[in-house]
Amino acid sequence: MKIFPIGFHQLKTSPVALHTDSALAELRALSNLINSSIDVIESSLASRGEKFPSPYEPFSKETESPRMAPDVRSASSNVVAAAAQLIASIRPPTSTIVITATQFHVPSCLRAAVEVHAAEVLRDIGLQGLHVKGIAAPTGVDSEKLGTKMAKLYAFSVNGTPARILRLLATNHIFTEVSPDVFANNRISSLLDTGKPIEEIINSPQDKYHGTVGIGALIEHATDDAFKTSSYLTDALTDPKWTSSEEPNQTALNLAFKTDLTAFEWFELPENARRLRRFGLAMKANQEMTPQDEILGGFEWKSLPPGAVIVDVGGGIGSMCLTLAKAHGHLSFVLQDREAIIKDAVKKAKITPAVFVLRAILHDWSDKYCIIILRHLRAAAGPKTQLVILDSIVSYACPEPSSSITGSSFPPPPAPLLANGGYANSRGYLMDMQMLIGFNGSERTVPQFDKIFDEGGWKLVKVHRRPGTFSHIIGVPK
Ligand SMILES: C[S@@+](CC[C@H](N)C(=O)[O-])C[C@H]1O[C@@H](n2cnc3c(N)ncnc32)[C@H](O)[C@@H]1O
Repeated sequence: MKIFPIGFHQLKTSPVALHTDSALAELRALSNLINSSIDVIESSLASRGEKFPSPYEPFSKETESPRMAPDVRSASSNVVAAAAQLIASIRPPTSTIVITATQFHVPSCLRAAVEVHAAEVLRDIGLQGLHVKGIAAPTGVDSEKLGTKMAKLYAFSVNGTPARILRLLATNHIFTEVSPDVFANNRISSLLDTGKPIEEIINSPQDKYHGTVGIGALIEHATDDAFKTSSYLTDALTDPKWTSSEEPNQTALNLAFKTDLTAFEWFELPENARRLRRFGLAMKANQEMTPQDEILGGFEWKSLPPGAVIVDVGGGIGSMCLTLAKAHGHLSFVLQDREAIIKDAVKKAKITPAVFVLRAILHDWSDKYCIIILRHLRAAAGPKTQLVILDSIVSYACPEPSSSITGSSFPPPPAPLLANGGYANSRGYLMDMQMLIGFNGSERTVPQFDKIFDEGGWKLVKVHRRPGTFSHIIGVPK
């Protein structure tokens, strides 16, 4: 067996061993891992008398709960990582590279489906589906008026383009094409459904996501603002003036939208009012889609005394505070957002916080600005104030150097999966790109957090890692 060590000149850990003459054995190992993980899922569900959620039924929290059991979640992650690795190994590389390069059409079609409200139109249709003409012209409304309204709304309806858009999505398992040109919602597409009547959406499209969990808002934000921005990633990277910039207004977003403003300033322009609202709701959706134990676990909130003040820095529309308040009624909360100098905001309120919590904040900023933020918080902190950061912790895709920080290491996934859990944990890396393109921000490794904490006047004492989602990074004053 030939084993090629790679990158040994850079690594302090053991290099990845690349087994070049046992490709079939690796395929078999991946396939076995899928089978054994499904066995785990089956017996876990059987022990509780539960059913695995059907991919063809609309999403609901109740029917989704069997998938949320910790052993089912972990086995599911192994299946996802193994299946993606299996595809990468078994598919001709020419197909993989070309499909990857043109895969951007999928988010593009997703945005089109959301903006023509396809999931809402299909809501009550059921598994028999609706012809694409019907998707473009919902039943139950005067057809002439509908035709007029819908001709505007469904800009693609004339030549049947929605079918092509929906077909690409169906091929990616979002919607189902049940017979030629006839589509139905499936579990994934049903997530796009706001639950609102189609007429209400058409009459006030600006309110489409108001009062919803915000998943559609998140998808629109990602497939509109972020998608357009992402196409300028390389342009910003290769600009000699900007390539090493840590400034929040020298990013792909600045090139994409031809602005000198930072993303947050740009969102606040009057012409971006809908985008700003959508962004707030998108953050709410992040909260809704994250299992509660991932938000509430990782820090001993219940150990804080009654009345202890939690300052939610950059708390947005308050989703994190609300979740904490519901679970820990003994705590008090201060929501802070868009106060450039947090130190002054806290001083004005004469508060010594028990905890500063920052969820999805530090990742918006380069190290330079994180250190400024952390120093301001340190100046406003009392000697016992704790710092709780919720952000992704990213790992190398190979074995990591060991670290002395409590909680920083996690058990390796089963062989032959990548050391970081592979595709199952890809969300953190996608978020990292989102932060880079919009803010010159970053998701960070544990040593990177350690460095900015240290320079910001805090000591990183503990992390609670959750690969692929929010981890807790906890500090105390230095
Ligand atoms: C990614 S969002 C996260 C919102 C919230 N923490 C959550 O998890 O839902 C970032 C937030 O930082 C806020 N922000 C940006 N600049 C700020 C500043 N200078 N001071 C306070 N908040 C700021 C934005 O308005 C936005 O609400």
